[in-house]
Amino acid sequence: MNEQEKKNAALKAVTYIKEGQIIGLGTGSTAYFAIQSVGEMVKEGLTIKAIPTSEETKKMAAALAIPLADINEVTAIDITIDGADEFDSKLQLIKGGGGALLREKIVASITQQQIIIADSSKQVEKLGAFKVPVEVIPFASNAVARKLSALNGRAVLRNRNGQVYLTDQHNYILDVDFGLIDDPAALAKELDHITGVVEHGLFIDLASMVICGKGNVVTIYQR
Ligand SMILES: O=C(CO)[C@H](O)[C@H](O)COP(=O)(O)O
Repeated sequence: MNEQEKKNAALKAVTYIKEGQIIGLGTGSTAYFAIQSVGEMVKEGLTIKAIPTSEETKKMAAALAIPLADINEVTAIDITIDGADEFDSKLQLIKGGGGALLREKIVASITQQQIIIADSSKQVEKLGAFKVPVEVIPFASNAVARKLSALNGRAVLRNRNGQVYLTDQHNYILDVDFGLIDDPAALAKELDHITGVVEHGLFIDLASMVICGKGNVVTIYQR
């Protein structure tokens, strides 16, 4: 992973923001650079309202004095800038490495222009080298793991510092190895139908654009 590539992608993404818009703020080390930059733009007089995708991002936005909006009080979000763990040529994504996939997907689902920012390590031919994060209700975690195994997915319960990792919604995450995925859209549909799965990290038809840093260049992929 390359910090300068992430920063270059983030700095390009923020140029799409316009005065008065509602902006979704992603989570993770690439989104960090975009949030930082939005903070500077606000300081210089830009008037926007932001909807953070995690508690971590909310704290960062508050520290930068970025005005926040309540997602329940907006009908749509103009632009969201978020990272990804992998993206392919159809702009299908794996997200959730940072554990924020549920709020990220909710925000993406009501966003008009979803801009994904990435360094070049995130670009893949086939999704799946990165394990697919699946957020589950704790009560259902073993039952869901068995269902995933029937789909040839090897699920490992996410831990952090020796404790079971808890999401912002106090759910668990199963990191699931499906191998390289031939048809991410079909797999996403299967995951959508498992009882006990709250959400999963396959983002299909949600990204409008991926801005990818590679060396000193940024490349824009659009649908
Ligand atoms: O989905 C995410 C968090 O839930 C992140 O966007 C994803 O994990 C990429 O993170 P980073 O920019 O730190 O590589």
